[in-house]
Amino acid sequence: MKKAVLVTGANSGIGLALCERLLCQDAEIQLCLACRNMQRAEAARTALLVSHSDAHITLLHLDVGSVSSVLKAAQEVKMRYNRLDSLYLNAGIMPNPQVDIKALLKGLFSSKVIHMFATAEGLLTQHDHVNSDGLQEVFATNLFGHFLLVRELEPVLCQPGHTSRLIWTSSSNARRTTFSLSDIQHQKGAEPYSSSKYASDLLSLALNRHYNDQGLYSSVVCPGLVMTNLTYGILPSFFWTLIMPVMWLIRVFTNTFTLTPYNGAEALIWLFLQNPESLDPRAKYHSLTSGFGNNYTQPRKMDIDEDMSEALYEQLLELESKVRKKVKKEEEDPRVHEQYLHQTE
Ligand SMILES: NC(=O)C1=CN([C@@H]2O[C@H](COP(=O)(O)OP(=O)(O)OC[C@H]3O[C@@H](n4cnc5c(N)ncnc54)[C@H](OP(=O)(O)O)[C@@H]3O)[C@@H](O)[C@H]2O)C=CC1
Ligand SMILES: CC(C)=CCC[C@@H](C)[C@H]1CC[C@H]2C3=C(CC[C@]12C)[C@@]1(C)CCC(=O)C[C@@H]1CC3
Repeated sequence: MKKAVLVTGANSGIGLALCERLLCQDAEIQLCLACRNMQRAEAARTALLVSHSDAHITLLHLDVGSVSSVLKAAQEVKMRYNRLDSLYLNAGIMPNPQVDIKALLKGLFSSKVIHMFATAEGLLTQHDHVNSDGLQEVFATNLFGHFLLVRELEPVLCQPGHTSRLIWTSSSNARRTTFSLSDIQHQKGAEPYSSSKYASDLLSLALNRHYNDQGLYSSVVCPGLVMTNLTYGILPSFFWTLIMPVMWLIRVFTNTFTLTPYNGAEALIWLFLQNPESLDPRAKYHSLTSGFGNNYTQPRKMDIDEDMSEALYEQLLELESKVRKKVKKEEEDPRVHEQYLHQTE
């Protein structure tokens, strides 16, 4: 039976490299690229077909930051597939990032320098905003849209007698102190990216608790620091090229500077090859690259607890029920959405 695999954010960076590597691993898979921009999705499909001309690759329009788009895309997936074997929750954003140069210089001369390069702790802030659904954009894209997608795809992910897997692209930047159960969307702070990634770590644990008995298993991955559109949004590409020798040197000490999307996809591919039942729900699987350029995957315990993950899960269910009610009202009377937008302005 051919495996069906769906990847969100598949048109560039780690998502695209993952698709390439999945096809090298199993040329028979039915691969679905779920992207918000169909031109970029088509370009990615064309690029993949150059090296895998017989591959079965379809496109799906999905803006994971929009509730209506997620619901529509999920309907389409349920029409196309009886079963999904793997769902990669990879799409992610880091809008308007700011590097704290002072903290970077100070960190360079401290004993925590390696930790700083591996996690970016204390170095990065972002400016987030409210989207057209009235949700914080980073939360909506990196976490909530994916949660809603999983919930909607339950019938194709939870098939009797089969196991399916969810694989979240999390980050080493995920930090407990940036996340709060009283502000899960991170409306108040300046580190929405870290908060959303920490929330995905918590959510993965909760999903395992609620869905393992239905054959659905969830894991989280950290791809390391990878040169992609996301990192080119932090510093310009010419700067990264300029400091590449320094980064190769840093890689010798941390192994977390995977640097290329191919290397960053290592743990995502490794998980694809494992029996999901054998995986540790409390581990984050890290893509690592040694100083000699060898790739490997290493599980590391996450700083998460059951109570917090359950509390987040309950809040997400509540929010899901609210947005579903709103969508239903809007379907009945489109003016509700306009009124709603005026209220959130
Ligand atoms: N690069 C790094 O160092 C690290 C990255 N990560 C994570 O890896 C994942 C992939 O990012 P990366 O490859 O680096 O960066 P890219 O920007 O190259 O890839 C992000 C992908 O997500 C897509 N995307 C963004 N917003 C949406 C949306 N609303 N709906 C659908 N698709 C969307 C982008 O589409 P589009 O082209 O249309 O923008 C793009 O395909 C992210 O979750 C990121 O947080 C984690 C740790 C480190
Ligand atoms: C000399 C040198 C390498 C300078 C770059 C300093 C910083 C811009 C980087 C140091 C650690 C990096 C990092 C990320 C972004 C760029 C840095 C802050 C991420 C936050 C990118 C997205 C992630 O999910 C995790 C990364 C951790 C490390």
